[in-house]
Amino acid sequence: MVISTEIEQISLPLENGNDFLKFSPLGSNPDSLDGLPQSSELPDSPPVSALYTDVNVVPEHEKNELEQSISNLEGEIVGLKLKQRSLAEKRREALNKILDIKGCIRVFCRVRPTDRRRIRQPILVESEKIVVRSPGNRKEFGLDKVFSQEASQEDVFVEVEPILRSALDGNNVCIFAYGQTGTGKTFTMEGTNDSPGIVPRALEELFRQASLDSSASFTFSMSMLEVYLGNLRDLLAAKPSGRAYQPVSRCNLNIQTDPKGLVEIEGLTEVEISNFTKASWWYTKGRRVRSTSWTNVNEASSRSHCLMRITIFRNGDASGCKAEVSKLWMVDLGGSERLLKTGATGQTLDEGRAINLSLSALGDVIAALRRKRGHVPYRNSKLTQILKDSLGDGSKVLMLVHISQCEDDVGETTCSLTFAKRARAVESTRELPADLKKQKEKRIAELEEEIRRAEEECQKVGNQIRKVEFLLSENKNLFSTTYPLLEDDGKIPTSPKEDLREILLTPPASEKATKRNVTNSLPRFMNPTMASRQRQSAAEREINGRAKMWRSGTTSSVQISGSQSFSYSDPRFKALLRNSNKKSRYGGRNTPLTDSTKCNVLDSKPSSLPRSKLVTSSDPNLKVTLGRHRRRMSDLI
Ligand SMILES: Nc1ncnc2c1ncn2[C@@H]1O[C@H](COP(=O)(O)OP(=O)(O)OP(=O)(O)O)[C@@H](O)[C@H]1O
Repeated sequence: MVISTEIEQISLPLENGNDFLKFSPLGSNPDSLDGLPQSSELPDSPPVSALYTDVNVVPEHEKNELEQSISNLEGEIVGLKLKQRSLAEKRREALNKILDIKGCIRVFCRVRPTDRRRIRQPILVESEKIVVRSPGNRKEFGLDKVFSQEASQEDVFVEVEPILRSALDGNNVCIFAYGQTGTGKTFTMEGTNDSPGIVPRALEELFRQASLDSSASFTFSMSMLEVYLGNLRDLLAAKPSGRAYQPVSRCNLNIQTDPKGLVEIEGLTEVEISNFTKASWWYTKGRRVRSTSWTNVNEASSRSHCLMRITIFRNGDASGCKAEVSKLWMVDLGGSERLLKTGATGQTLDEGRAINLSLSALGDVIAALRRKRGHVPYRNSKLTQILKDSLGDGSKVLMLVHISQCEDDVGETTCSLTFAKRARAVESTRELPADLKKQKEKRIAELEEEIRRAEEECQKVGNQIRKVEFLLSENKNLFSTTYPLLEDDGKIPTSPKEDLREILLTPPASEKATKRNVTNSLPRFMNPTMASRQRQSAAEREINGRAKMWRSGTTSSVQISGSQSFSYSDPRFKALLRNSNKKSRYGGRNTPLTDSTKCNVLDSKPSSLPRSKLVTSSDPNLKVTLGRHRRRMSDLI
């Protein structure tokens, strides 16, 4: 004797609470309850497979093979991910070594183009050197890189790129533009629509590199502020009410340093940026609020230091990859200026003075770092307080000094380059003999090659992972469509009689009451006979045994497990859902009842196949129809 029991309909109520979405198995007759066993007819201990007549019984060894193949593929993925992580680590170490060899503070110089015809050439530009000539004077300044007036935004950005990678690798990075007013700091950092500068390019590059790095996942957030007249102004603060962005001036933010030395600005707006478009949107908003005004030297002179912070969260994962947070600062400093030359008066004069003061504080900090003194005067200005954890040990700094090539500006140019020289000298071993320099260059080339190879290998491993993941999902699908699901707890009932006995012994508490209510409301002649009652109770008990039902809060659930005829893997069950989708309307909208919206798959072991089907509804009136006996969930619990 074999037992075959099916849930023949699952119904979900529509919005009006009266109608139901019915899921009937294709080709089944809901009225037929023939073949259900009486409990007395149960065999002593038949094999489990004998419980179900309507499934193909697949040989055990094939199942084992498939299981083995799934577990092999899972193992392969773990191995490949470990390999990928070690390659990423190798690349990261090589990049760090390069940056260490090149120096943690790098100084580039960009010369602003000029249309003015020059009688004399006060400035001579070489690839790593600038010579400033004035009557009776000649000064040479060594730099890491010099961009002549012909250099494009792209040329500059190519040199900045490696330091961005270092920020993604978990280092604090600070890129700042320094120089005399009107020499092109804002042009280099912001750029124009046709010729975007470092900030927009860096934002794009960060998202691009993060998407390529399959060894880690990243999230980014952005803040923007300006140091204006010695105070901090939040550039992204918006009015709390309303949906449209309305900037508000939020000043006097406090700077806090935690015991680990990490700097935080209290109350500073931090927006999550999930993609480049969102990041650009916020950046444009922040830029618009920045303080600028007209001076003799620059029509739209920045009257503050504008600081943009990207916080990079490198998310940890279960395979042991640690979570890390790093900061990338991109700073457009206010221009150093000779107040007489700019013709500044009143407010503009005060702004110029404030800018000069904080720039000189920045110079002092850099000088102290150079001398490796115990005390570094970070507290002398808001600018240096904010950048404290991104200027000192372990962080990477890139200073872009901007100079003019006009004869009139030779004084300022010399000042700017002297500032750059001080910064550059923080790394004491700069001016090296030629052979040492060659050795360094050779080592850098080797490390660059190492990075290239690691990246290439990483890419290959990433592709391999994707292939194996695809194979794994195919195998899992095959498994779930070929084999029946087990009980949620993974236990195979050893004896169906035992299984059913438990159900017989513990009928749902409210079941009797419900039955009483139902029968009392029916005319006498419609009351079920003894025989039909027996059939009905066997069916209901069977369904209660195969499908667990419960209610938690306002959610009713039916979990169908262990019943092959309605297991998740059963193609008929899927067909049944598909079938119902065509005609279903749920919640008054044309929302089909799909696997993902209404049916969750309980997966007790993440690596194994789904074990049972769970149908939930926030409506306590979720009904399960068994044959012609529609049961209200709340009655069955
Ligand atoms: N490399 C360049 N190529 C083309 N135009 C440039 C370049 N550098 C600067 N400019 C132009 O020079 C003008 C002044 O530049 P910018 O405002 O960037 O100077 P700044 O150093 O930021 O000045 P401030 O310190 O007063 O804010 C702008 O019109 C800018 O477009």
